[in-house]
Amino acid sequence: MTQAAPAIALHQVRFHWPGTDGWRLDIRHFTQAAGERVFLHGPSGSGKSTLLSLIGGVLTPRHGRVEVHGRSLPELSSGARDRFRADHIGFIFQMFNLIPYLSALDNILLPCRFSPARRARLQASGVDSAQEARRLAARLDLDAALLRRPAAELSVGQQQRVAAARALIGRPALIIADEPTSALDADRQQAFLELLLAECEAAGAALLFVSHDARLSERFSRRVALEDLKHPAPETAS
Ligand SMILES: Nc1ncnc2c1ncn2[C@@H]1O[C@H](COP(=O)(O)OP(=O)(O)OP(=O)(O)O)[C@@H](O)[C@H]1O
Repeated sequence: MTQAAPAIALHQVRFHWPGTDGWRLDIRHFTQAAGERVFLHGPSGSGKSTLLSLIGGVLTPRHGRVEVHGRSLPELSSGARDRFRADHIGFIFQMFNLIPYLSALDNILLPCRFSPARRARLQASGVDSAQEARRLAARLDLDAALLRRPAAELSVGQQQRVAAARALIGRPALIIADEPTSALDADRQQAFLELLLAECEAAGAALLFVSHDARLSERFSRRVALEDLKHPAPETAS
Protein backbone atom coordinates (compact mmCIF):
# COMPACT_ATOMS: atom_id res chain seq x y z
CA MET A 1 0.00 0.00 0.00
CA THR A 2 1.30 3.47 -0.92
CA GLN A 3 0.55 5.99 1.84
CA ALA A 4 0.84 9.06 -0.42
CA ALA A 5 -1.51 7.66 -3.09
CA PRO A 6 -5.21 8.59 -3.16
CA ALA A 7 -7.48 6.26 -1.21
CA ILE A 8 -9.38 5.54 -4.45
CA ALA A 9 -8.56 6.24 -8.10
CA LEU A 10 -10.91 5.08 -10.87
CA HIS A 11 -10.36 5.66 -14.55
CA GLN A 12 -12.55 4.57 -17.48
CA VAL A 13 -14.15 1.76 -15.47
CA ARG A 14 -16.72 -0.36 -17.27
CA PHE A 15 -18.77 -3.19 -15.83
CA HIS A 16 -21.95 -5.05 -16.64
CA TRP A 17 -23.54 -7.96 -14.87
CA PRO A 18 -23.28 -11.26 -16.80
CA GLY A 19 -26.56 -12.19 -18.42
CA THR A 20 -27.99 -8.65 -18.29
CA ASP A 21 -28.09 -6.80 -21.59
CA GLY A 22 -29.38 -3.34 -20.83
CA TRP A 23 -27.67 -1.99 -17.72
CA ARG A 24 -24.01 -1.12 -17.48
CA LEU A 25 -21.81 1.03 -15.29
CA ASP A 26 -19.47 3.32 -17.17
CA ILE A 27 -17.35 5.60 -14.94
CA ARG A 28 -15.06 8.23 -16.45
CA HIS A 29 -12.96 9.23 -13.51
CA PHE A 30 -13.12 9.45 -9.72
CA THR A 31 -10.49 10.18 -7.11
CA GLN A 32 -10.84 10.22 -3.34
CA ALA A 33 -7.90 11.52 -1.32
CA ALA A 34 -6.41 9.60 1.60
CA GLY A 35 -8.42 10.40 4.73
CA GLU A 36 -11.15 12.19 2.74
CA ARG A 37 -14.86 11.71 3.58
CA VAL A 38 -17.09 11.40 0.53
CA PHE A 39 -20.88 11.12 0.46
CA LEU A 40 -22.03 9.24 -2.67
CA HIS A 41 -25.65 9.37 -3.74
CA GLY A 42 -27.79 8.38 -6.72
CA PRO A 43 -31.18 6.90 -7.56
CA SER A 44 -32.07 3.32 -6.69
CA GLY A 45 -30.62 0.94 -9.28
CA SER A 46 -28.09 3.47 -10.58
CA GLY A 47 -25.15 1.25 -9.59
CA LYS A 48 -23.90 2.52 -6.21
CA SER A 49 -23.53 -0.93 -4.63
CA THR A 50 -21.98 -2.27 -7.82
CA LEU A 51 -19.43 0.55 -7.76
CA LEU A 52 -18.59 -0.11 -4.10
CA SER A 53 -18.05 -3.80 -4.90
CA LEU A 54 -15.66 -2.82 -7.73
CA ILE A 55 -13.73 -0.52 -5.37
CA GLY A 56 -13.67 -3.23 -2.71
CA GLY A 57 -12.32 -5.79 -5.18
CA VAL A 58 -15.40 -8.00 -4.76
CA LEU A 59 -16.13 -7.47 -8.48
CA THR A 60 -13.61 -6.99 -11.28
CA PRO A 61 -14.31 -4.50 -14.09
CA ARG A 62 -14.37 -5.47 -17.77
CA HIS A 63 -12.18 -2.50 -18.50
CA GLY A 64 -10.41 0.35 -16.73
CA ARG A 65 -8.34 1.13 -13.69
CA VAL A 66 -9.39 0.62 -10.07
CA GLU A 67 -6.71 1.60 -7.57
CA VAL A 68 -6.97 1.61 -3.79
CA HIS A 69 -4.06 3.34 -2.08
CA GLY A 70 -1.95 2.87 -5.18
CA ARG A 71 -2.66 -0.84 -5.67
CA SER A 72 -4.37 -1.88 -8.88
CA LEU A 73 -7.00 -4.37 -7.72
CA PRO A 74 -7.86 -5.94 -11.13
CA GLU A 75 -4.18 -6.86 -11.58
CA LEU A 76 -4.02 -8.87 -8.35
CA SER A 77 -4.81 -12.58 -8.22
CA SER A 78 -8.10 -13.27 -6.45
CA GLY A 79 -6.21 -14.50 -3.36
CA ALA A 80 -4.04 -11.38 -3.25
CA ARG A 81 -7.14 -9.22 -3.70
CA ASP A 82 -8.85 -10.95 -0.76
CA ARG A 83 -5.77 -10.34 1.40
CA PHE A 84 -5.51 -6.71 0.33
CA ARG A 85 -9.19 -6.17 1.13
CA ALA A 86 -8.85 -7.84 4.55
CA ASP A 87 -5.80 -5.71 5.39
CA HIS A 88 -6.84 -2.30 4.08
CA ILE A 89 -10.60 -2.04 3.48
CA GLY A 90 -13.41 -2.11 6.04
CA PHE A 91 -16.80 -2.79 4.45
CA ILE A 92 -20.14 -2.02 6.12
CA PHE A 93 -22.68 -3.79 3.94
CA GLN A 94 -26.30 -2.80 3.40
CA MET A 95 -27.42 -6.10 4.99
CA PHE A 96 -24.48 -6.13 7.48
CA ASN A 97 -23.40 -9.72 6.52
CA LEU A 98 -22.70 -10.78 10.11
CA ILE A 99 -22.16 -14.48 10.86
CA PRO A 100 -25.42 -15.21 12.71
CA TYR A 101 -24.21 -18.00 15.04
CA LEU A 102 -21.03 -16.19 16.15
CA SER A 103 -21.18 -13.82 19.10
CA ALA A 104 -21.14 -10.09 18.44
CA LEU A 105 -17.59 -9.99 19.83
CA ASP A 106 -16.37 -12.78 17.52
CA ASN A 107 -17.97 -11.03 14.55
CA ILE A 108 -16.06 -7.84 15.39
CA LEU A 109 -12.83 -9.84 15.72
CA LEU A 110 -13.21 -11.71 12.40
CA PRO A 111 -11.05 -9.34 10.27
CA CYS A 112 -8.18 -9.70 12.76
CA ARG A 113 -8.26 -13.47 12.26
CA PHE A 114 -7.84 -13.06 8.51
CA SER A 115 -5.52 -10.07 8.45
CA PRO A 116 -2.03 -10.14 9.97
CA ALA A 117 -1.72 -6.45 8.96
CA ARG A 118 -4.70 -5.46 11.12
CA ARG A 119 -3.26 -7.42 14.06
CA ALA A 120 0.17 -5.84 13.52
CA ARG A 121 -1.26 -2.30 13.47
CA LEU A 122 -3.06 -2.96 16.75
CA GLN A 123 0.07 -4.47 18.29
CA ALA A 124 2.10 -1.46 17.18
CA SER A 125 -0.30 0.79 19.08
CA GLY A 126 -0.02 -1.43 22.17
CA VAL A 127 -3.50 -2.98 22.27
CA ASP A 128 -4.66 -6.51 21.58
CA SER A 129 -7.55 -7.34 19.29
CA ALA A 130 -10.04 -8.18 22.06
CA GLN A 131 -9.30 -4.92 23.90
CA GLU A 132 -9.82 -2.93 20.72
CA ALA A 133 -13.05 -4.81 19.90
CA ARG A 134 -14.39 -3.90 23.36
CA ARG A 135 -13.30 -0.27 23.01
CA LEU A 136 -15.04 0.09 19.64
CA ALA A 137 -18.15 -1.68 20.96
CA ALA A 138 -18.32 0.69 23.94
CA ARG A 139 -17.91 3.70 21.63
CA LEU A 140 -20.80 2.37 19.58
CA ASP A 141 -22.93 1.87 22.68
CA LEU A 142 -22.86 -1.95 22.67
CA ASP A 143 -22.58 -3.22 26.24
CA ALA A 144 -20.46 -6.16 27.42
CA ALA A 145 -23.41 -8.55 27.95
CA LEU A 146 -24.60 -7.92 24.44
CA LEU A 147 -21.17 -8.76 22.99
CA ARG A 148 -21.55 -12.37 24.21
CA ARG A 149 -24.86 -12.91 22.37
CA PRO A 150 -25.05 -14.46 18.89
CA ALA A 151 -25.42 -11.85 16.16
CA ALA A 152 -28.76 -13.42 15.11
CA GLU A 153 -30.28 -12.34 18.45
CA LEU A 154 -29.41 -8.65 18.07
CA SER A 155 -31.72 -5.89 16.91
CA VAL A 156 -31.12 -4.40 13.47
CA GLY A 157 -29.58 -1.27 15.03
CA GLN A 158 -27.27 -3.37 17.21
CA GLN A 159 -26.21 -5.52 14.23
CA GLN A 160 -25.44 -2.38 12.32
CA ARG A 161 -23.12 -1.13 15.07
CA VAL A 162 -21.39 -4.54 15.27
CA ALA A 163 -20.85 -4.33 11.50
CA ALA A 164 -19.31 -0.87 11.92
CA ALA A 165 -16.96 -2.07 14.68
CA ARG A 166 -15.95 -5.03 12.48
CA ALA A 167 -15.12 -2.67 9.60
CA LEU A 168 -13.10 -0.33 11.82
CA ILE A 169 -11.05 -2.80 13.86
CA GLY A 170 -7.33 -2.76 13.03
CA ARG A 171 -7.52 0.65 11.32
CA PRO A 172 -7.97 -0.12 7.61
CA ALA A 173 -7.11 2.89 5.44
CA LEU A 174 -10.47 2.88 3.65
CA ILE A 175 -13.97 2.40 5.07
CA ILE A 176 -16.75 1.72 2.56
CA ALA A 177 -20.28 2.03 3.93
CA ASP A 178 -23.28 1.03 1.81
CA GLU A 179 -26.49 2.57 3.20
CA PRO A 180 -25.49 1.65 6.74
CA THR A 181 -28.11 3.87 8.39
CA SER A 182 -31.17 2.93 6.37
CA ALA A 183 -32.72 0.86 9.19
CA LEU A 184 -32.40 3.60 11.83
CA ASP A 185 -34.57 6.51 12.88
CA ALA A 186 -33.28 10.05 12.25
CA ASP A 187 -31.72 10.62 15.72
CA ARG A 188 -29.92 7.30 15.69
CA GLN A 189 -28.71 7.91 12.13
CA GLN A 190 -27.01 11.15 13.16
CA ALA A 191 -25.48 9.59 16.30
CA PHE A 192 -24.17 6.61 14.32
CA LEU A 193 -22.72 8.87 11.65
CA GLU A 194 -20.94 11.06 14.22
CA LEU A 195 -19.27 7.98 15.73
CA LEU A 196 -18.29 6.58 12.38
CA LEU A 197 -16.77 9.90 11.32
CA ALA A 198 -14.91 10.31 14.62
CA GLU A 199 -13.43 6.80 14.44
CA CYS A 200 -12.39 7.29 10.79
CA GLU A 201 -10.73 10.57 11.69
CA ALA A 202 -8.89 9.04 14.66
CA ALA A 203 -7.62 6.24 12.42
CA GLY A 204 -6.84 8.57 9.48
CA ALA A 205 -9.14 6.42 7.33
CA ALA A 206 -10.92 7.63 4.19
CA LEU A 207 -14.70 7.09 4.26
CA LEU A 208 -16.85 6.45 1.19
CA PHE A 209 -20.44 6.56 2.41
CA VAL A 210 -23.50 5.78 0.30
CA SER A 211 -26.93 6.96 1.34
CA HIS A 212 -30.23 8.09 -0.13
CA ASP A 213 -30.61 10.55 2.73
CA ALA A 214 -29.19 13.90 1.61
CA ARG A 215 -29.52 15.31 5.17
CA LEU A 216 -26.55 13.16 6.19
CA SER A 217 -24.29 14.72 3.58
CA GLU A 218 -23.55 17.90 5.57
CA ARG A 219 -20.90 16.22 7.69
CA PHE A 220 -18.83 15.16 4.65
CA SER A 221 -16.02 17.00 2.92
CA ARG A 222 -17.50 16.23 -0.50
CA ARG A 223 -20.83 15.18 -1.95
CA VAL A 224 -20.73 13.23 -5.22
CA ALA A 225 -23.61 12.22 -7.50
CA LEU A 226 -22.96 8.88 -9.20
CA GLU A 227 -24.54 10.22 -12.39
CA ASP A 228 -21.82 12.91 -12.59
CA LEU A 229 -19.10 10.24 -12.63
CA LYS A 230 -20.62 8.38 -15.57
CA HIS A 231 -20.02 8.80 -19.25
CA PRO A 232 -23.03 10.51 -20.79
CA ALA A 233 -25.42 7.96 -22.32
CA PRO A 234 -25.05 7.80 -26.13
CA GLU A 235 -27.61 9.97 -27.89
CA THR A 236 -30.37 7.99 -29.53
CA ALA A 237 -31.53 8.97 -33.01
CA SER A 238 -35.04 10.40 -32.95
N1 LIG B 1 -25.96 -9.75 -8.54
C1 LIG B 1 -26.52 -9.12 -9.59
N2 LIG B 1 -26.78 -9.77 -10.74
C2 LIG B 1 -27.33 -9.13 -11.80
N3 LIG B 1 -27.68 -7.82 -11.79
C3 LIG B 1 -27.46 -7.13 -10.67
C4 LIG B 1 -26.88 -7.73 -9.50
N4 LIG B 1 -26.77 -6.77 -8.53
C5 LIG B 1 -27.27 -5.65 -9.07
N5 LIG B 1 -27.66 -5.85 -10.34
C6 LIG B 1 -28.25 -4.85 -11.25
O1 LIG B 1 -27.31 -3.78 -11.39
C7 LIG B 1 -27.99 -2.52 -11.41
C8 LIG B 1 -27.40 -1.63 -10.30
O2 LIG B 1 -27.70 -2.19 -9.04
P1 LIG B 1 -27.05 -1.63 -7.71
O3 LIG B 1 -27.49 -2.53 -6.59
O4 LIG B 1 -25.61 -1.43 -7.90
O5 LIG B 1 -27.78 -0.19 -7.59
P2 LIG B 1 -27.89 0.79 -6.35
O6 LIG B 1 -27.70 2.17 -6.89
O7 LIG B 1 -26.96 0.37 -5.25
O8 LIG B 1 -29.40 0.58 -5.89
P3 LIG B 1 -30.10 0.78 -4.45
O9 LIG B 1 -29.96 2.25 -4.13
O10 LIG B 1 -31.52 0.36 -4.71
O11 LIG B 1 -29.40 -0.11 -3.45
C9 LIG B 1 -29.48 -2.81 -11.23
O12 LIG B 1 -30.07 -2.78 -12.52
C10 LIG B 1 -29.51 -4.20 -10.66
O13 LIG B 1 -30.66 -4.90 -11.07
